[in-house]
Amino acid sequence: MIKDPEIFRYVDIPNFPKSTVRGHAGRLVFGTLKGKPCVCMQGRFHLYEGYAIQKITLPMRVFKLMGVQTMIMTNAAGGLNQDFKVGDVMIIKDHINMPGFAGANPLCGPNEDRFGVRFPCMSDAYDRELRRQALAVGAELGFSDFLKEGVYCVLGGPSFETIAECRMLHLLGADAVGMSTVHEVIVARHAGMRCFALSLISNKAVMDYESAERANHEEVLETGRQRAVQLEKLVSTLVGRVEQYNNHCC
Ligand SMILES: O=P(O)(O)O[C@H]1O[C@H](CO)[C@@H](O)[C@H]1O
Ligand SMILES: Nc1nc2[nH]cnc2c(=O)[nH]1
Repeated sequence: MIKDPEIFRYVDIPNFPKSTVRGHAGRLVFGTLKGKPCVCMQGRFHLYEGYAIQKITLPMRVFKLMGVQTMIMTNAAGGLNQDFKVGDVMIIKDHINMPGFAGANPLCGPNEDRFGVRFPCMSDAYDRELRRQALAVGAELGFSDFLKEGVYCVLGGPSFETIAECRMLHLLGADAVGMSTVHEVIVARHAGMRCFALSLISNKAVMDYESAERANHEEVLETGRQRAVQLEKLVSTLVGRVEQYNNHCC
């Protein structure tokens, strides 16, 4: 997907966290995509790996200092919306930062004024124009049947949710639940980077006490493999259309 790649292993980058999750390769890949200079993370960091929340989001600030303007994120998530099917791709239009309700926000601590303001706005976290373009690209590629929009809720993990928790999150307005992305978005938006994010619905959240289904990481990885080609096509076509962007968060 990336042309002329130059690859750096996280373990070789001073102070960079290390990937510990199966399926997360732990490499930064620099190169071009559709002629645009890009850096890709092959593997991200999560609260459940035991990292401080500021460490999880350190790459966002590194990218900002490198001149990155637009962040495109993907994740795997459990589907809470009863209209979603396994394999659907949800464009994230908003998030619920559940750990944030208990004070776990990556911007806690002294504000880094060189990146952004003390109290950044989050009502525009997921760029409206990129979402519109992604829906248009999805329609052109014939992906409309499985392309959805919705609200992503982050939890700390690593245990998957109980049935009661899934029911509660659904009632609160979440369409999908996962363990990533939101902290990165908060730090990227604080620094004025434009954000776009996709959730691959890798499993259905279990909402029924009679159900025999069980969330598991193997299903998550397998759904990822099955949709990989289409996700690559969607993201690369979108990147080809992204315009230069120089917003600074208010
Ligand atoms: O959000 P990503 O890292 O895509 O992966 C999701 O899938 C893993 C659980 O199977 C968790 O890491 C969860 O956050
Ligand atoms: N929390 C959570 N994260 C996931 N990542 C992939 N599927 C799920 C899920 O069902 N719940």
